[in-house]
Amino acid sequence: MTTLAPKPAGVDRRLLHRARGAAVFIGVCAALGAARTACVVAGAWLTASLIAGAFAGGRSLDSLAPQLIALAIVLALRALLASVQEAAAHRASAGVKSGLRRQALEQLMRLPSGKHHTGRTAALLVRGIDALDGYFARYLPQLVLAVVVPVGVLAVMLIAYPPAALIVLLTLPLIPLFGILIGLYTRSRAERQWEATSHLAHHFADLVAGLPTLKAFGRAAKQAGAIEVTTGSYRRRSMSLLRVAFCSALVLELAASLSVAVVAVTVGVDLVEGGLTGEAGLKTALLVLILAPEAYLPLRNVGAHYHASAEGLAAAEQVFAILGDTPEHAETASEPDTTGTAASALARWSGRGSTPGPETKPGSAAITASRTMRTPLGRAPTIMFRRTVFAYPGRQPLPELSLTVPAGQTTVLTARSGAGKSTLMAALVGFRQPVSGSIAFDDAELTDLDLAAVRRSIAWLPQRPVLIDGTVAENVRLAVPDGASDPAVAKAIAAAHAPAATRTVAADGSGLSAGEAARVGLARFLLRVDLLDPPVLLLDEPTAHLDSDTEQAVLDSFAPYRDQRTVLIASHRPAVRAIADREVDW
Ligand SMILES: Nc1ncnc2c1ncn2[C@@H]1O[C@H](COP(=O)(O)OP(=O)(O)OP(=O)(O)O)[C@@H](O)[C@H]1O
Repeated sequence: MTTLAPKPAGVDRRLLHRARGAAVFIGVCAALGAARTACVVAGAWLTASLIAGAFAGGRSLDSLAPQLIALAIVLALRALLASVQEAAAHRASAGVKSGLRRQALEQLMRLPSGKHHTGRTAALLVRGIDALDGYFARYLPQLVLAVVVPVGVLAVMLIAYPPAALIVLLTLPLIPLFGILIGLYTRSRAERQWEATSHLAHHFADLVAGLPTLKAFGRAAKQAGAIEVTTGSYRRRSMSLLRVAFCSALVLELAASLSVAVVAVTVGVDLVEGGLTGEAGLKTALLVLILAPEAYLPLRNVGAHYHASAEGLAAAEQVFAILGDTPEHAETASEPDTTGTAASALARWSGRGSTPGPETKPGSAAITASRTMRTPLGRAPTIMFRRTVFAYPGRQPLPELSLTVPAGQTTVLTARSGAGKSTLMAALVGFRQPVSGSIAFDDAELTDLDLAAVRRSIAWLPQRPVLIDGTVAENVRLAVPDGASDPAVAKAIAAAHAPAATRTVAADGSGLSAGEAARVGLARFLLRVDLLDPPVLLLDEPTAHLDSDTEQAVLDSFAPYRDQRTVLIASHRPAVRAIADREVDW
């Protein structure tokens, strides 16, 4: 877990840099802040003249009517500006949050699977990024107001009554000073709070995933105790953070109130001693008394909103950690991802078995996306593993392997179970990296290639294709990020002998037999191959759950797709071995 804490105050440049539109938003806040300051001053001046005119000047209500109307307009304008600022803040916040989510998701798609905990990452991208609302919608606008309002108010006070301006000038820094001290104190607490949140999310995700197993072994009820401990720790940390937030508000409130009291005493003494006399004197005294709290208010609010933003900033640090993560040679990417959105990336990789291809096959009208990305792989490249060694944490490394998969041929891997066949395939799409040795497509090392483009050039049918809640057709359609036509989906389903397009499927595979689920994965794979024409096909146990008749039918359907492509299949099945140009064992 990253141990970065949010800064005690200020503008996070990386957030602004990542968030297009945030700079415009700060500009809008500054303009609105200036307008609000003008309203504050005008409101105070009108209120002071109304009261002084009525009490010291003895004016009638009729003669004060224009000022009363002006005050009502100023107050309405002030409320309007506040709501415009609120709306702008929420709009900017929504834009920033969706931008960060998209960038983080796109980055996660590039990283090897399993690098980040699912539960923690889900909490980070949903709840964590949502917490940035406190920063963008509350803290940042207040920060701008905290600069603009005191300057404007002080300038007016300096003209109206310099002694009060001097007192405010001297006491004003106390508020940020206390704020910073409290911020330093809460810094680690905010981080611990976020840690507790993500731990809780991780725990729940783990528990829900393992619930069927726990129930099968009669251990589900025992988990209540563990949940109680985790939620108890979360509750304690939340309460502790809230306590600090309340105490800090109290301290800031106290400092501001004492400062205003000093101003009030000074003005009062001057009124009594005759320094301020008549209607003009009362007006000045009232103006100063009304304005003084306004100078402190935005600074106090900054302190209060800092706590609301701290959790979001702690989460943002972790998002930056993900964005700063170096995916396997992703930094070598030289071309933009033409599929663009995280949604399409998700769709692409949730159907992992079917990596997009480089370009549209001529006549494939079903494809709607523009695929301008050239493939870095030649047509049907030769694949070479050169003295590669793979290792999983806490396990003995797999034996060193040198292997050539000839171009345009079908190679069947028949090595024993656990020898590393699936690992080899995952490595070709960058989900695993060798600890030593190298992988090459023709003359190009995988580490020198644009990984996103490599993935587009490979179609991969994994051993256990990922399913989503929905119909068979929806599951198959995931193969193509921007959608495929109904006839294209129907053709792939028929070729894979998959269940009817309208059958419903659950993400855990329930609703389908293991063989049916495997054929849905195969249909997805074939759709991708059919529409996107990738030169490399990887199939991991494609017929594992099929009876021999269905297996033969599927292999017959697959035969035309093997032509002119480099095909790598992991299987021990005789029918699959029968289609091999070459078998490899180790
Ligand atoms: N995520 C993982 N964490 C730890 N060890 C793993 C992980 N994935 C695979 N392994 C181990 O790596 C070795 C190779 O696994 P892999 O799945 O690549 O073998 P395989 O040849 O495809 O096996 P099978 O034919 O049974 O599918 C095995 O010993 C396996 O237990």
